Amino acid sequence: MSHKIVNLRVRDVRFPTSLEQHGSDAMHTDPDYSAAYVVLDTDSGLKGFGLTFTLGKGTEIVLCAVKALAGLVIGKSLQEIVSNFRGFYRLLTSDGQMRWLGPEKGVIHLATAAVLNAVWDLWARAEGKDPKQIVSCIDFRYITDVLTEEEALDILVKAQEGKKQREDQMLKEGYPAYTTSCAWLGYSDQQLKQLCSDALKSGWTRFKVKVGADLEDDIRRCRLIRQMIGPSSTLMIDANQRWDVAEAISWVSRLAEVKPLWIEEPTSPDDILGHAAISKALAPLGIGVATGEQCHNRVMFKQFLQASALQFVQIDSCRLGSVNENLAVLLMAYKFQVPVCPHAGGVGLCELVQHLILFDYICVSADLRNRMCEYVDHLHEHFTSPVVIQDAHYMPPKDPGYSCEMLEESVNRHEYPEGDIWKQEIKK
Ligand SMILES: C[C@H](O)[C@@H](O)[C@@H](O)[C@H](O)C(=O)O
Ligand SMILES: [Mg+2]
Repeated sequence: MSHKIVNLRVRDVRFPTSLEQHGSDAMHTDPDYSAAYVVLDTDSGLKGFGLTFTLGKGTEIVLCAVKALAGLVIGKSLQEIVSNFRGFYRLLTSDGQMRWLGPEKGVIHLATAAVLNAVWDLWARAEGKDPKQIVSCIDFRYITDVLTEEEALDILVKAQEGKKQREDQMLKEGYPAYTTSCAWLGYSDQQLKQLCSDALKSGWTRFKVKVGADLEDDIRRCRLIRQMIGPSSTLMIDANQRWDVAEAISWVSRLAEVKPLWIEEPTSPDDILGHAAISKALAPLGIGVATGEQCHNRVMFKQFLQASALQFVQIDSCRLGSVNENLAVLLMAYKFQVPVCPHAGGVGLCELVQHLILFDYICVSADLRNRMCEYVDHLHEHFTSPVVIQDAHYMPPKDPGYSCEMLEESVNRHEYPEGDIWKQEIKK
């Protein structure tokens, strides 16, 4: 069956998470976790669901960008798309006029992610894939100096060995996760302690703390958490781009006593050489640099890897151009032997990225050392196939698709501005 795409709908769905400071960090003090939510209708009745993540205001701009791309999608059949997925990716990212809006970055790339996530969802519901098909989805333009199509295929073919055992292992044990839910910047010490003790009881051993607004506060909060989780648990810190390069080095050096595994987004996400300098300065303290949630495309990741500017690759399911571009980054990270620890949380990011990290383990890296996937405990109840966490591990999703579908009732209630939730908020 060809599954011709006959319609594309996009909706502005926002959750008022800022009311309780969920998701707050040193730069984004009042996020309302939101999504530009895409539904593809086909003539066979099969639907594809996709999204990209935003923080509230401006989601309407992403909607406009999705609508601008819609003409390139409507009328195509799924078969036509996946038989030349690389070509289709390029059609979306390299339109002779719209390319000017990026290229492959910013709002237009978020829109590309939302649309392509929906296409992958549709494809995943329809059938399985082999290494050749996987490679044929990747646009190697701009990265052949570090990874060619032949090398990529070679990596995937080699990783076929042991694939079945790894699949069984994942079905049994799940993929290791860490939690960011305990220590958003806007939470009080009291709340932080309570959440941390609850998390320990549920089996969490890896924790991320927001830092970067006030050094003395950071020292106090990080000591508090380290004391609660003990010396053998893992602690990560995240500054969300707050510092200049020298400031990052001195600030993080002051936090070295709590033994963080990584400092995440210490400075501007575009400053590759700055990250390299920070990596070099912090290496003797045993602290790595992690970044990626705002790394806008494969070209940036390539340079971060070439410059040894990061020690943990944080892919993002909605920032890069969907699975297509994430595959390129997973394979480059493998080539440079840098572990991938995806960014998740937001709304729907855990649902999506679990597929990518399971693919990384089963089909690419075959390695769990220094690897874990972020988890945040919000908004899963709005999805038709929410993530399943057991003993601090992601259990592999069993329903077909890319797990992007939201409950119709949730979308209706949270659609901005006419959903019930926002009508009430606006009246206040
Ligand atoms: C605004 C958001 O909640 C961010 O703070 C969040 O994505 C964060 O950087 C993370 O790593 O989870
Ligand atoms: Mg972060």
